Amino acid sequence: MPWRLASTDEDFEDRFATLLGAKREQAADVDAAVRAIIDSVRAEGDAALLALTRRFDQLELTPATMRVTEAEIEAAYEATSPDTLEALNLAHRRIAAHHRRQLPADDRYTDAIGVELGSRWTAVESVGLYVPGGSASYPSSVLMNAVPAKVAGVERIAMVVPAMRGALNPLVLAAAKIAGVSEIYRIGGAQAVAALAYGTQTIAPVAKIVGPGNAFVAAAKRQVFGHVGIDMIAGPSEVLVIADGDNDPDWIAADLLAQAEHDTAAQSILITDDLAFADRVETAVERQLSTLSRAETAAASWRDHGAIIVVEALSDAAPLSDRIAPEHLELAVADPEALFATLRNAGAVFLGRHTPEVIGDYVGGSNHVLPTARSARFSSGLSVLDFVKRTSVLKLSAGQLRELGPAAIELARVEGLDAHGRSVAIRLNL
Ligand SMILES: NC(=O)c1ccc[n+]([C@@H]2O[C@H](COP(=O)([O-])OP(=O)(O)OC[C@H]3O[C@@H](n4cnc5c(N)ncnc54)[C@H](O)[C@@H]3O)[C@@H](O)[C@H]2O)c1
Ligand SMILES: N[C@H](CO)Cc1c[nH]c[nH+]1
Ligand SMILES: [Zn+2]
Repeated sequence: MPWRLASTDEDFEDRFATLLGAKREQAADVDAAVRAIIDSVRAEGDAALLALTRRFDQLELTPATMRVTEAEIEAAYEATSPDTLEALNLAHRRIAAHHRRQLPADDRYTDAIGVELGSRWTAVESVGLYVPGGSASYPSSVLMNAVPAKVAGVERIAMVVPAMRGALNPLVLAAAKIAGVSEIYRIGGAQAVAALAYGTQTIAPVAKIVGPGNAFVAAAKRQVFGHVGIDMIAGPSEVLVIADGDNDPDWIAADLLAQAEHDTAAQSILITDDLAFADRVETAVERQLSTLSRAETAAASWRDHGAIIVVEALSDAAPLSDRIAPEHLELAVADPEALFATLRNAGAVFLGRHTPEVIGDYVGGSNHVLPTARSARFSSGLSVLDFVKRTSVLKLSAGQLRELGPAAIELARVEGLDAHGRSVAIRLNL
């Protein structure tokens, strides 16, 4: 049974706060386990990476077999059916078109006293793409990670993807070929993140690691942050659907299950102003569950983390949604734009009854690597901006230095930084 809450309940605030604070990962202490994994990869490089891959992925590798060969990539691409290739290519085109619009422009201008100022954008030199592969495989995530990196002009793109018991979905490799990624390692989890961050004898370190993954991957990214850059925390999937009673309960149930089937730690929430509709959706979820190939995963997610919240009016849903800050937010209501205007925190919003979140997973064009675990309060989905950085530029003439210098000297004096003051004064013969 999912959580059932009604905003009119006396204990609503307490139960809503408990729902928000509930930990969704299973392992008792993911952070401690991940710390040990990262430490061992840092200390022992390839040897640790291979041992951890044997332990967690049941895969025996050597330094020579860790990297996927060109021939394997080629063979995977050749074996892909024309229909699948067409779908991947359509997704690729739409994702590329959308992400090209995100390229920021350099800026250079001269201010009122003639000082030249500006910003110049350059691509991050090397990035690591994490493509999940534990319990499902994600060719679509290859495109979502790689396309913005390519659009930004990243020179070296290294991709990691776990191959559980040696199985690597050929479509992941086909998608990599379409996206132009050829440095691929069949490793995953926290050990892959550590290898990308610190390097091993076989894998050169990268400057930034991006991509979604399970709780271990998310914790590893948090822990290596600072040594390398990361995009954001894109952990177990989430959806919040705000729906009025005029929806088909089966449609909404399907949307809730589309996230639940990702992971037992995924979370699907419905907020509605119609109690009878809420009951119909709950029944529809139970009915559809048994038809899914990943029924066990979806059922566990729905039972442990799913929630149905009944509010008095749809406008009451907005502040609750902002507190949840969901990865995905569907607005299946008569006037989605009006409701959207009142909302602040969500990784991605899907407007109207005909925009299921799943379109955004695959072919909408926007990115499906999105902030989870309430981090949409302060971060955004993956974009071209994650693969570039900005350098500010200043250029002064002697006259402008004379004009601005004395104030800089004064500020250096009050900060007690003599060398700072001298660096300016010496040029002004002071
Ligand atoms: N937020 C997003 O943008 C987004 C996009 C796609 C997928 N996802 C999420 O990505 C996740 C994919 O998870 P997954 O598990 O299928 O693949 P994964 O690749 O993230 O994780 C698999 C790895 O986890 C490690 N692992 C598993 N159990 C472990 C343990 N007990 N101790 C240490 N390491 C362990 C293994 O090393 C394995 O290689 C799901 O939660 C899904 O919801 C999120
Ligand atoms: N819904 C996932 C993001 O949370 C992305 C995905 C990939 N494939 C299917 N779905
Ligand atoms: Zn999905």
